[in-house]
Amino acid sequence: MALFLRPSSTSSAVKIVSPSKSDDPKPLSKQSPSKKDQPQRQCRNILIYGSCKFQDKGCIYYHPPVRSILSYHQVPPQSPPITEAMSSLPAQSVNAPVFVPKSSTPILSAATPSVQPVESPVAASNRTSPSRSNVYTGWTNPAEYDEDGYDDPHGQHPFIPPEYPSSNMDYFQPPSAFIRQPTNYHLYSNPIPEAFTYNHFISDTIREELQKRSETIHTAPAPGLGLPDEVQGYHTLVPLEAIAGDRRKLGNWYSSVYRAVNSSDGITYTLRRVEGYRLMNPAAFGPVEAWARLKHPNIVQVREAFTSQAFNDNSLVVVYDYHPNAETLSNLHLKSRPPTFQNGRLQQSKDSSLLSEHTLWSYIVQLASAIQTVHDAGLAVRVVDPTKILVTSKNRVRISSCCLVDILTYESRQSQDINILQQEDLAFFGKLIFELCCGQVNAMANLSKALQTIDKNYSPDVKNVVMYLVKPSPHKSIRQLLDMMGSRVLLEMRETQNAVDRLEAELMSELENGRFVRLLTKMGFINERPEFGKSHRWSDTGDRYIIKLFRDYVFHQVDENLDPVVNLTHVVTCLNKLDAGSDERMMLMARDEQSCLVVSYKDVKACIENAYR
Ligand SMILES: Nc1ncnc2c1ncn2[C@@H]1O[C@H](COP(=O)(O)OP(=O)(O)OP(=O)(O)O)[C@@H](O)[C@H]1O
Repeated sequence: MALFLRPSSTSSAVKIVSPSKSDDPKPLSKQSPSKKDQPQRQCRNILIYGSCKFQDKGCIYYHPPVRSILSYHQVPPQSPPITEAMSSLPAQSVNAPVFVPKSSTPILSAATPSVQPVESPVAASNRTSPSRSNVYTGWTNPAEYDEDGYDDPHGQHPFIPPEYPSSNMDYFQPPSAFIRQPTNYHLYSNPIPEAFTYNHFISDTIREELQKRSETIHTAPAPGLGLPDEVQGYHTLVPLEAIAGDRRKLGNWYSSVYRAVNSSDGITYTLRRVEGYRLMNPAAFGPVEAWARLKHPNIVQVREAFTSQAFNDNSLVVVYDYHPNAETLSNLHLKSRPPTFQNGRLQQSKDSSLLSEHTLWSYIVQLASAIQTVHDAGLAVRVVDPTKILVTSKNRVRISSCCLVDILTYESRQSQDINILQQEDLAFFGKLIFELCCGQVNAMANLSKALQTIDKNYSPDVKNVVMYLVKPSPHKSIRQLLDMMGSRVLLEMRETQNAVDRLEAELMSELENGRFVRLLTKMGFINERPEFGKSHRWSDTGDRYIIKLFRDYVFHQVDENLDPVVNLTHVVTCLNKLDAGSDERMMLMARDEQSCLVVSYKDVKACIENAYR
């Protein structure tokens, strides 16, 4: 084994070497001291820990002067190669098993050192090909490796493409243009290794959902849309709805929705533009401030509003928070679905597509809570409409487009009583619940049929709520409604808290991953640095050598058939112990199997910290 110098840490690693002939201990009967000699026998604590706590407290064994203690951490930096120094250390004196290579075939498994390798057909076939055989069967033949320690038959770094001659460059320079690749959501979860449980990583569904949102934020705008490059500090405009085709009007105006990035904070927002709007009175922007102050988890946050001629017309633009992949309630629940085959006949799907009562109550409670906050602030929502309510994640609804109608109807609003507008909100809320229960727009056009559907599919509580909302009465209030459905509110609260718990648990598992990535990053920075490739002193000495062997112990073990051990639990356990700096010891084996080191995770942690610094 190549030399290594001591790491500067105060490690308690013990090196165990393969006994050579000259090291062969004399028969115990001759060598073991007689009882009267026992005080001269070297203290094991010195050999294992480098010191003995009981040295001055009556320990009967011999304690050599500090400098002469043979332990790798106490060899001075310029000492001769440790292999020679350690070869004089009798293995039984440290109470550790002598390592004797069991076969001429090298095995990298430190976990199963005593198992005689059984050759698998795969391994046998691998062995016939010299270029394959050295992949997992050890690193005993230096001739098979280049000076950098890489298995590279072409004499190049494995990550340097053939067109880059290795002689011309020290590192591989990545191409300057970065191409964004679509994410494979199941890249590291499918197939799941047997011993691997979900709780090591964030759940697939949440990860996929979040990845999709992130992808959506980064999608580039299609070219040739004729959109302005910049609108009042917002750039990279992307339309959120089809530009061509049928367009519905918002009152007297056409509106369009864009996603855009704010130049000052780099965050993506939603711009709702009302085309052909001429601002007659700047006071029309009065409600913007009140709406921007109002914060509620079920309302899409209003940020600001301005007029702009960037679209080559007079446009009103209101800026909202952006919720990637949001869908409107209308799209999700009220869009007519194509007929499907049922009992051999093409039929319009009906009850199966009805909203479940559980989800319906969740929507009702969330929207009621939002409306209450708006009414308490002395405002009216004015857009309680399925095309303006977004579903931003599972069962999570938010009212969008708030404030817009207030600006557009500024002139007429001056003469309107806010109570009347709030009563209108409640009536529209009732209409929305009717539509959601029946799964169709304008369900109230046929009231008796709509009530029949509710009677048939939902509990009487739903009917009570919906009738309260649609019956004209000047004394209705959202507070009364919330009182009516108190138990449903409590249920929703329970569900919300459960969801928070679930997300916290997911966050915890990601927290673990963050620690692992930090550890692995440090090890990646240290192990096999190309600039030190020609110097064996880098990775074959001191701290770095232990880190290299630890890396093999964690990742490169092979089983008795010489197949790689791909056990994520082993990796996670080792990394956890490493991060915690556990005192537990493990046996690290040199790649040539001629020597082993017994070190604790604490030692390896110190080595990593030292080498990283
Ligand atoms: N704040 C937002 N965050 C993310 N997406 C949004 C936001 N506001 C609107 N959208 C998306 O923009 C699209 C268009 O919104 P819009 O309000 O125009 O809905 P619509 O169903 O097309 O209604 P209308 O027919 O009245 O225009 C919707 O699909 C919605 O998902």
